Amino acid sequence: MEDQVAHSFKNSSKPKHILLFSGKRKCGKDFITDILHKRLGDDKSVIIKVSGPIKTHWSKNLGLDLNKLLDSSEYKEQYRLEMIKWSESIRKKDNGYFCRAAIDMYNACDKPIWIVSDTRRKTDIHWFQENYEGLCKTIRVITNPEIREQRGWKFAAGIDDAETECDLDDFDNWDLIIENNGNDVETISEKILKLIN
Ligand SMILES: Nc1ncnc2c1ncn2[C@@H]1O[C@H](COP(=O)(O)OP(=O)(O)OP(=O)(O)O)[C@@H](O)[C@H]1O
Repeated sequence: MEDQVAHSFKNSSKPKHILLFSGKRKCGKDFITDILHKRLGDDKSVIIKVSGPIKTHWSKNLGLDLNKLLDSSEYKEQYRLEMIKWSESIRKKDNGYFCRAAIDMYNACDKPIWIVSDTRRKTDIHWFQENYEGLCKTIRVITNPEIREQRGWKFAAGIDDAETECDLDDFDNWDLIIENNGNDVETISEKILKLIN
């Protein structure tokens, strides 16, 4: 897999803009990036999930339902901890591995706007910034814990206190911070679109 990913990545063209989203579990990253994607259209934009290749690996090896791992349902929660552990071991050897694999998996190379919906580490952000200099905007989605709970979040030790959830807590170079506490989604989209217009 590694060789194929490296090969197609090298020959790929660059997008015009890359929007790097991050935020805590159930803050609404998928919700917001789906709306943005619909608004921009399929021909102009693509959603890239860094977790996509990780979930593909798990669905193939354990016979799990890939679509249910990728959507907002409860299903993925049962496997999250194991997936984190496995992906950490790969990242330690190559911190751009899943970023490259995700670009490949979503056939992003022919789309001008990349919406990366789940950056979780400084290394994810740095990898995109280094490989696509000047093209990236970082967006942090912030939601009150009570509202995240209403949306299905329950604190889980080993997940919510792990690097995947906390590494970007002290990142202070966001291009945009948006609150998703039931705020007007139209206004949120407008703010994001201003970053690339
Ligand atoms: N502004 C909003 N208005 C209404 N519902 C919302 C809003 N934002 C998020 N939700 C709902 O909250 C739930 C969690 O949102 P979502 O799956 O987008 O979170 P996430 O940040 O992608 O979570 P995870 O990190 O667990 O993948 C979903 O059911 C989603 O539809």
